[in-house]
Amino acid sequence: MVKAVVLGAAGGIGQPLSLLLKINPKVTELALYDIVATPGVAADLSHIATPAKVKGYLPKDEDALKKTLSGADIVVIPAGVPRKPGINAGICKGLAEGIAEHCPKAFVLVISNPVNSTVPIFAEVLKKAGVFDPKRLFGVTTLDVVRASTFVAEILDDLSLAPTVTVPVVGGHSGVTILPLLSQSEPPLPSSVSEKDIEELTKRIQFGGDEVVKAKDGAGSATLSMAQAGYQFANLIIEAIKGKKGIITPSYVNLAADAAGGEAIKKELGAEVEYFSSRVELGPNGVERILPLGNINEYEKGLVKAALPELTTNITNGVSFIAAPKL
Ligand SMILES: NC(=O)c1ccc[n+]([C@@H]2O[C@H](COP(=O)([O-])OP(=O)(O)OC[C@H]3O[C@@H](n4cnc5c(N)ncnc54)[C@H](O)[C@@H]3O)[C@@H](O)[C@H]2O)c1
Ligand SMILES: O=C(O)C[C@H](O)C(=O)O
Repeated sequence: MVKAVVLGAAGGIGQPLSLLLKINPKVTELALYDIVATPGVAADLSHIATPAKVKGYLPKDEDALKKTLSGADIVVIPAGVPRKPGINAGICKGLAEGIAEHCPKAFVLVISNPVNSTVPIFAEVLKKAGVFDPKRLFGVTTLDVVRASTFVAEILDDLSLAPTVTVPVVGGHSGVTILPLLSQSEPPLPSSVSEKDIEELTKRIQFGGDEVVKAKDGAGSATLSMAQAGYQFANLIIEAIKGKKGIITPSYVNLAADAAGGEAIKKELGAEVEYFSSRVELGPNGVERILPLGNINEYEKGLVKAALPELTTNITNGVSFIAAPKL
């Protein structure tokens, strides 16, 4: 039995993400919450012949958040507005308060941007309520990982490799804080790929979001690829809850989730950051291990150095939004 919740379920990401969760036979209950349209989305999805019982809630329903969140195993949050950090901070605060009250043990997967700041916002609200478990809070950075796999496969001139190419993408989820460790690509990039090509590829992964925003020409940011990426990560969490071992994937977490692993990363970074996206091993209680960056080359060391000031500011903004609400 798995109860999955989508907060922001009527949006550009929320609808296809809810569809993918409805199709997953392990999901037995799917609760959809948004400020608009969830009854229609839920009615529509409920006709799909899969086990999940689907319900949609709106704030005008009595106890909507309570009904949505009670008993949730996993809560995925694509609520908010693309590229509006201040608005999203307030939205995330309210939703985090609901989670703290109604499902403090759930796995919380934050998609709402800016992830570097919204994850600390969730953590601070959960801390205030005395229910924060760093092993259960995740910033979803999977779209960066998915993009890296696809773009490397394009460079290898064989898109059929895209599902199996792995590139650890670490750091955060915005611009220069996104750190694709292309030296660790599997399969490795061929020696014909020049340093300039690697720099261009790195920039393309870091600013992949801009590519989509520009192509959509005013109609928002990545939604379909994000729904797939968000689902991919949610499904790994569901598999971990169900007891599958050895699942390793990058996610933006509070480094206290694994004290030893977190300290090791800080040592590699030479910085006291509280949050960082690194490869994490998942288990039935969430983060089991935070893995080190491992061997990185001089170019990647430079990327890490360039990322840290922005990442640190983003984290401070999130933390201080709860202390003094402005972002
Ligand atoms: N983590 C990532 O990699 C990634 C990728 C793409 C987009 N995003 C972010 O995801 C968020 C959603 O993007 P989108 O394209 O789906 O936007 P969207 O505007 O299409 O959908 C957002 C939905 O959130 C709903 N919403 C607003 N306030 C709410 C509240 N208080 N409670 C519940 N729902 C609420 C809206 O009604 C809307 O349906 C944005 O912040 C965007 O920047 C993150
Ligand atoms: O770039 C955005 O605004 C959306 C998202 O973070 C993305 O990476 O596509």
